[in-house]
Amino acid sequence: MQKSWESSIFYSLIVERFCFGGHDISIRESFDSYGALVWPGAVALCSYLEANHKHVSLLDKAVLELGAGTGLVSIVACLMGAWVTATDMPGILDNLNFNLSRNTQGRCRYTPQVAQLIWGEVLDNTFPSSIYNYDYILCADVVYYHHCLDDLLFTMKHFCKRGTTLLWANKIRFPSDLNFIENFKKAFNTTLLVELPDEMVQIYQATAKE
Ligand SMILES: C[S@@+](CC[C@H](N)C(=O)[O-])C[C@H]1O[C@@H](n2cnc3c(N)ncnc32)[C@H](O)[C@@H]1O
Repeated sequence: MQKSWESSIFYSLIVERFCFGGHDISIRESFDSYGALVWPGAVALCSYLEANHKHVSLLDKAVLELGAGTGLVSIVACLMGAWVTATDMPGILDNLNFNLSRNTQGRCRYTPQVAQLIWGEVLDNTFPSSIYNYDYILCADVVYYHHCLDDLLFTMKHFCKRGTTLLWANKIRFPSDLNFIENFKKAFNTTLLVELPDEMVQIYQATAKE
């Protein structure tokens, strides 16, 4: 019997294409969460890494990405020769894993890892500093309208120890973003690396205060 009408819930999937460092990258996106879309900070950070690959060499470096979303930044870091761990909240990890696998398999020195990391949550148990040390922490558009900014800064401080460089790219959208920047500057030694006034995107480098 033919059904006249059947309700269905579906998320439309889109594929976005990028090229960084001569590598074609395809990213599966969807509209069901913030983490399923590529944000401007990610594109800006990838462009920065591509343009500055001699100055910021990720070859054989241990890299952690916070709030990796679709994984574009982690993929570019991986294609640049880094050993990457891409992290996010549980609901984001399947698509993140999918994008990382499809873009890095057979193209990278190291297989990227995907891990759950909720900012501020039990980091001393899940990522103890005595074991987990990273050369670079990468963050793109992790500051927007949400209530986890204190947890985010706590997490950045947990990982950005002596010898670690944190690169944070963000589109400035809300007054709370400016508060976060002030707290970020108090917490770390910071340098504004890039400012794109038209896009309202900034990229900061941060290192631990002695
Ligand atoms: C605006 S999206 C940016 C995604 C990606 N970095 C980009 O620029 O395309 C913010 C990301 O932060 C993640 N996020 C938000 N709150 C979080 C939290 N409390 N702990 C861990 N990740 C979180 C979201 O799941 C999402 O993937």
